[in-house]
Amino acid sequence: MADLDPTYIQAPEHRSDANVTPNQPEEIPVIDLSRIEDPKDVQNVISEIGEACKTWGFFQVINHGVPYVARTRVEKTVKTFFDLPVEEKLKVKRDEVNPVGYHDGEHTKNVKDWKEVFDVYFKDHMVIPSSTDPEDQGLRVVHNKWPQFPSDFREACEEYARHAEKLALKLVELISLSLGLPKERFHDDFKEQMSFCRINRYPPCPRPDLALGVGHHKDADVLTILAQDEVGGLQVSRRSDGVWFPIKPVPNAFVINIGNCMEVWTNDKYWSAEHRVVVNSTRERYSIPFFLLPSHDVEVKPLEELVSPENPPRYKGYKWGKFYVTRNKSDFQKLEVENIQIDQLKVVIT
Ligand SMILES: O=C(O)CCC(=O)C(=O)O
Ligand SMILES: [Fe+2]
Repeated sequence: MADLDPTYIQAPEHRSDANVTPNQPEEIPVIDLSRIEDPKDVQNVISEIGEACKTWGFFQVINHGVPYVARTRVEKTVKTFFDLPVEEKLKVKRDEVNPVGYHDGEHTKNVKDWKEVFDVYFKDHMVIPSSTDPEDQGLRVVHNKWPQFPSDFREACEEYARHAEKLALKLVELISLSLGLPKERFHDDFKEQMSFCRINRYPPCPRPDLALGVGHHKDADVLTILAQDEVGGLQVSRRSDGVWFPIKPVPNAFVINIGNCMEVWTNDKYWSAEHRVVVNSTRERYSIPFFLLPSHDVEVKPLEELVSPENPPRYKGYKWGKFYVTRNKSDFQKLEVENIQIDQLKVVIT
């Protein structure tokens, strides 16, 4: 049997064969977004989105308005980049000061992921907190790193990110309506959004039984728009019992998942599901998530409209930017403790 570097080995309860029930008929909803143009159907779509956010925290969308050519262009271009020799890729290596670019040693919950990534900020200059020290209120502007080759890498990524952001904000409006709130309810939260795109490449793995492409985690963002290729491997943990379900690749669909911010804003009505990526021994896999992040100064706490004496706030509020930079510290190194998670901000309700 092939050897595996021990830093990749998951604990037995987190390996790909744990807590999986084969041949489950239950499917994560696939929603046709073109139906919102039909005044007779739009309300049904909003209800279906609300239901999916509650029961799964995941759904897929088709006929979403993102041009097929923009998606296929970025998919092709990033593959050309990842096929370069590693010395070339390391020229645009990410570091702790400017956490964008290429990286091949990411950890999720202190176990190394079987993947390489390239991160691109949504805008070429992004305002983020300057340090993880809560006393330090400073901000800094960070910039993208772009490889010289392939020459259209930057243009393809920027074009794709613009489309993904548009879809993400549209979905936030629909989610807002599904909560009985005005569709503009969250508009102000994205004025200086810290959103970014990540390109994930999962190489074939000699021991898919021991390692994972991404270990189990919840996304910290508002919502994620994910383009996955046809290989498959993404799994979601069902809210009701934690059993893992595959998110089957649907051609030209996007997988949408709710992140921590939306879960906190809705006081747990909507669910930010644990998910993970299983790898395989023969095929590489690509995925491109767009993480919709609020502005650094947004206070994330349960919305006043959604709490009441019967449904008191379940979370202490947190300043988005500080939370985010603190949480991401452990992406670069194995820390002695698990990085901060929103559950640590839960209020104990008696
Ligand atoms: O590759 C995937 O399908 C999901 C990746 C993911 O969950 C992440 O990057 O946060
Ligand atoms: Fe994720």
